Amino acid sequence: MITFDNVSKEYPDGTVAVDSLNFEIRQGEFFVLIGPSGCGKTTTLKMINRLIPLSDGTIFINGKKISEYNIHELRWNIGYVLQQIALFPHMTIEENITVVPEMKNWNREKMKQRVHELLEMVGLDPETYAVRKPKELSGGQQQRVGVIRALAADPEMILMDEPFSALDPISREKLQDDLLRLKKNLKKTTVFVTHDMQEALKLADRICVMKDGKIVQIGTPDELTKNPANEFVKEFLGDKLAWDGDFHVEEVLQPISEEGIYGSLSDVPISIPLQELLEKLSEQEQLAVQKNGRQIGIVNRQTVINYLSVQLQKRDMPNE
Ligand SMILES: Nc1ncnc2c1ncn2[C@@H]1O[C@H](COP(=O)(O)OP(=O)(O)OP(=O)(O)O)[C@@H](O)[C@H]1O
Repeated sequence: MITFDNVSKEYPDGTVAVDSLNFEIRQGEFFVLIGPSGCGKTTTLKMINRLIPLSDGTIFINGKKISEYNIHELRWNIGYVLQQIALFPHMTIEENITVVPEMKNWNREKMKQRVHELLEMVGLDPETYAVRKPKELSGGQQQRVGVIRALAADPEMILMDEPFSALDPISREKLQDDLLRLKKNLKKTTVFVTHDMQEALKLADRICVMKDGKIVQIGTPDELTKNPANEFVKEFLGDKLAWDGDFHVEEVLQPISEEGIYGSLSDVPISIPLQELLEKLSEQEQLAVQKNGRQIGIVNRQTVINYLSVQLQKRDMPNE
């Protein structure tokens, strides 16, 4: 259990990143921190494993102040997954996964068995992948290794900071499914940061919505969608839910070409010059896709922007 007791963080330049946070993350719970950019999610997360010192208040883990834990003991007990996982390039996947178990002096046999079990859990064949180097894996596969590496030494809890946000939408969805499976099997206390409400609703036991360093609402996905605390939460939920309606933009749109975005929804072709699409989306949050005057889907601005940025990255880095 993680308890925030009146926790605040003011950075040296005077920015108050989080302000008087009081909440509890329960044992075995999958807890999602969500909110717009700059609302204090990452700061909140990094205070838990003491990567960022608190300015005020106290965080307790299982009733003991985090400042009273030995720092190594604390970090080993808390798996940590970042957006840009940094696997050691010169080590094999197996060596990467066993970095912490190695430090904890696990014996060879136990480590081998653990690597095998973890790779299988995320659908990577151990015979093939354990001996590979990171660069011989796709971005999505590397991210999977990042997740299981955080689990390798069987930590009591896991912190995840937008672990899938750099991935293309399809890999992202696969990893979310993996994580759902891991969640059911492991029942570990997990704190997961995202700004994607769809992801939060899919994964969370409870969601904590933040704004300007404060908590706006904490609740289960069901509680949030049925009883949003205010307009802010409603808005945050609203467009994401609407977008989930009929289709996913990534299923519809093909990678961009210079001229525009092309794709099809079932048998309905969509062909819209990129400039025109962006102009339309700069005026409105969502764009309805119509066929014969009937709305058949909605394209959400943020989703298109995320999608385009992934595609542009891929285009700029064809070998990545
Ligand atoms: N080292 C720092 N020094 C000063 N201000 C900082 C520092 N790190 C973060 N901040 C500020 O603190 C606030 C909260 O930042 P934080 O990174 O926790 O937000 P976030 O919700 O995780 O944002 P994002 O979704 O963009 O990652 C922001 O206003 C940010 O500019």
